[in-house]
Amino acid sequence: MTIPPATIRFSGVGQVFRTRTGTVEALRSVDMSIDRHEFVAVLGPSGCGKSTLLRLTSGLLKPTRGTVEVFGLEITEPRDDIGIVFQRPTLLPWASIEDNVVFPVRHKTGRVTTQDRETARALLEKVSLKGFENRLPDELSGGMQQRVGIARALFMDPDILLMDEPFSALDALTREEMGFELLRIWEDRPKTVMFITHSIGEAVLLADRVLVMSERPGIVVENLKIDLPRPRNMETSNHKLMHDYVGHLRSLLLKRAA
Ligand SMILES: Nc1ncnc2c1ncn2[C@@H]1O[C@H](COP(=O)(O)OP(=O)(O)OP(=O)(O)O)[C@@H](O)[C@H]1O
Repeated sequence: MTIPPATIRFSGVGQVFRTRTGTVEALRSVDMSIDRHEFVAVLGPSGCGKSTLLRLTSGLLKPTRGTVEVFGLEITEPRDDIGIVFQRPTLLPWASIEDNVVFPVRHKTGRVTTQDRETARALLEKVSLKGFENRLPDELSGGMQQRVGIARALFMDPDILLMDEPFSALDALTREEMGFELLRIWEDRPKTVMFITHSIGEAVLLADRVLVMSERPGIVVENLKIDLPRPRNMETSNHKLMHDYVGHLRSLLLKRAA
């Protein structure tokens, strides 16, 4: 039996940024892989290189050292089959919410079909924005705009979904609901997910595996498989293992911060 290649693979990846005053070593030597359709959450202190990890995977950034492979090929430029949700949604301010969601297809093919518009409306409904299709981004709250960004990232039904603290602008309840909605979408249309978060509970609740990064320069210091049953829901928060995982990760992060 041949083993299928990992969807995402980092081998000895280092990233050094040049700044006006010198250099910043964001990542030291990252070795990690994410399997096809696996949901991996990444935790780590602020500034440890989590967003850098995501930008390297997206092909928006080239590593200073080592290689980043996607589907077995070194990534050198952005790909259509990767959807990205950034910390801030960066919507087109003059375009309606629906036009923002269909933007990827307009950008790619220059035209938008009736089917595309239906897909966009269904996605907007999934992220609880039904009725806001014709509004402008400025008319929506920050959290609502972030949900538009999520719908836009899902629009092309990408194989890989990269999410950089996608729910940080949402209130606690919406955040939890969006997490479960994301899991439903992921279970319905499986995808390989790299999910960056500062919330230990969110990482454990959503992911198959949690990677913990050290303080800068970042390396992976923990690789924790989460054996909570799926589908996950509100009940999962009360699962005994949930407390064990959260406790373990919390003490790891606290110990490293001390
Ligand atoms: N383009 C850049 N030029 C210079 N330095 C950069 C650049 N991008 C990131 N850095 C630096 O690299 C380090 C890692 O940044 P990164 O955004 O990856 O961290 P992070 O873990 O995502 O942080 P946070 O959790 O606060 O969002 C930081 O010190 C940051 O200042």
